[in-house]
Amino acid sequence: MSMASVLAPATLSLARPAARRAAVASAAAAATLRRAGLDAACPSARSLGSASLGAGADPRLAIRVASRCRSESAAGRGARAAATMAKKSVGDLAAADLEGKRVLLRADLNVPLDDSQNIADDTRVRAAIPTIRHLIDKGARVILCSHLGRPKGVTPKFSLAPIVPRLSELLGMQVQKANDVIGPEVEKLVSALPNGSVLLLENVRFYKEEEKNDPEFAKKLASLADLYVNDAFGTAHRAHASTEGVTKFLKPSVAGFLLQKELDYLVGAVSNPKRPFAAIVGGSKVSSKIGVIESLLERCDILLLGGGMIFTFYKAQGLSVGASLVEDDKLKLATSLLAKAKEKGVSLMLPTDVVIADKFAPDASSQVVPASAIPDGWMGLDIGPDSISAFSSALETTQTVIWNGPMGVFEFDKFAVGTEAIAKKLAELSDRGVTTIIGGGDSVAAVEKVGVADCMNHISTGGGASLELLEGKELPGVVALDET
Ligand SMILES: Nc1ncnc2c1ncn2[C@@H]1O[C@H](COP(=O)(O)OP(=O)(O)OP(=O)(O)O)[C@@H](O)[C@H]1O
Ligand SMILES: O=C(O)[C@H](O)COP(=O)(O)O
Repeated sequence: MSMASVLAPATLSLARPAARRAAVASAAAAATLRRAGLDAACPSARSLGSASLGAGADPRLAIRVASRCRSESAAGRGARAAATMAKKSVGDLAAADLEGKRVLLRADLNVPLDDSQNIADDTRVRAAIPTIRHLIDKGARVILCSHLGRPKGVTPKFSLAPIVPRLSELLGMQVQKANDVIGPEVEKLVSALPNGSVLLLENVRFYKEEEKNDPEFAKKLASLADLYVNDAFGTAHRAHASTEGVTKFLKPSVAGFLLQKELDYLVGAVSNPKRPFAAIVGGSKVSSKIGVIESLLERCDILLLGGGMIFTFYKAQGLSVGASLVEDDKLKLATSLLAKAKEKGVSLMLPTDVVIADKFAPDASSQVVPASAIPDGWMGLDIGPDSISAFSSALETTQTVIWNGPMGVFEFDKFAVGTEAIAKKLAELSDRGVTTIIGGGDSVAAVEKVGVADCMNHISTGGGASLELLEGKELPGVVALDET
């Protein structure tokens, strides 16, 4: 345990207003766009990232999902999550099941667009390709469907039209686009769709019935197709018409390769890890990570905490945290999580030093101080060099590492050092055979910013979905699929 001294409790707290969050988010997007020199950072890239996943084939995943489920259930842990796992895959379908068949394929093409409607990060489009290509190669007629953003009714700026050029480029064929999701025009386009081609439907959320999981809407959508493939991992935690409702009207309803790979890693590798197994949890608030921390405490050997949440733990231990982000209503929770780690024999490490700033800004004045010496008015925005070194040494001992949430305000270069060091460490470990999993959200943006995304074994394409899986929750979009 890292914390030694106990000082008088502080009372200041720092909420992160929406505008500030928007500013850091756009800084992150800009940083992603600036990404350069990726491969140099990762000499022996494993090509196992979602972007480079071969059609259904992850050669190192010799153990099938179903068998993982059985061993997990036998161990008496994670039975609920395991129940979501033994799902039929598109790879299990014979050529005759697909040739000439109309396949409704739900993907998550919810990508960030810039002000000129250009794709700012095409990761999710690239991640959707293996399943689409497999279906094309088998002569299926692919009816591709996705949401984009959270539109209220038909909203042109949320059209899926900007996705078509990139999708066509990646597939090496022209993808057609419908201007609607259901209805006679779409039916006409589907009837004329040749074998081995793709029709992209308009944003499924242009219909309010989608998010309401309206059975009539689901039925109409399903009536376009003969069978259903769900590859939208990022939306699998939503029980919507296109992710859950349609499965009641289409048989078979199976998992796509991306969905399968996400489950393999986020449930399979986490519930049955090569040990020692370390979890790194960061991000802004402890309140949004309680479920994940509690769930990981049941499974991991080492838990490293960073990001804004550490100040709630410090304060719970009686330290002054200055103007750092603190959730005063979670102090007891922090104390109980520390106690739980002790009880479970998990080596929980908090940073011993922090980089503090005089304001929340990229050009703030900064200094490194021990975690026990944060002055009034200053806020911790990154982990310090001693912590980086201690965390790196702890990670040296591991065989499996999962990471969710940045170590600091990585959107500001000055406070990105801790996050970048952890990203580089994971890339190095990955190269040595350690299984490295990036559990979605901002940690993905962080490894992309550092240029080591391709080094990791798995980078999740789902933020909310991966968090829910790591919490041990069932995902409705997975539960609804056919069993193996
Ligand atoms: N010390 C800190 N003080 C304030 N904010 C911080 C601090 N450290 C990290 N953050 C912020 O936490 C945010 C990410 O937190 P979040 O909990 O959302 O992580 P995530 O789970 O990776 O992302 P997502 O919510 O997209 O899934 C980043 O924007 C980062 O700037
Ligand atoms: O970006 C995501 O997390 C998914 O596409 C789901 O989007 P939603 O949170 O709007 O349902």
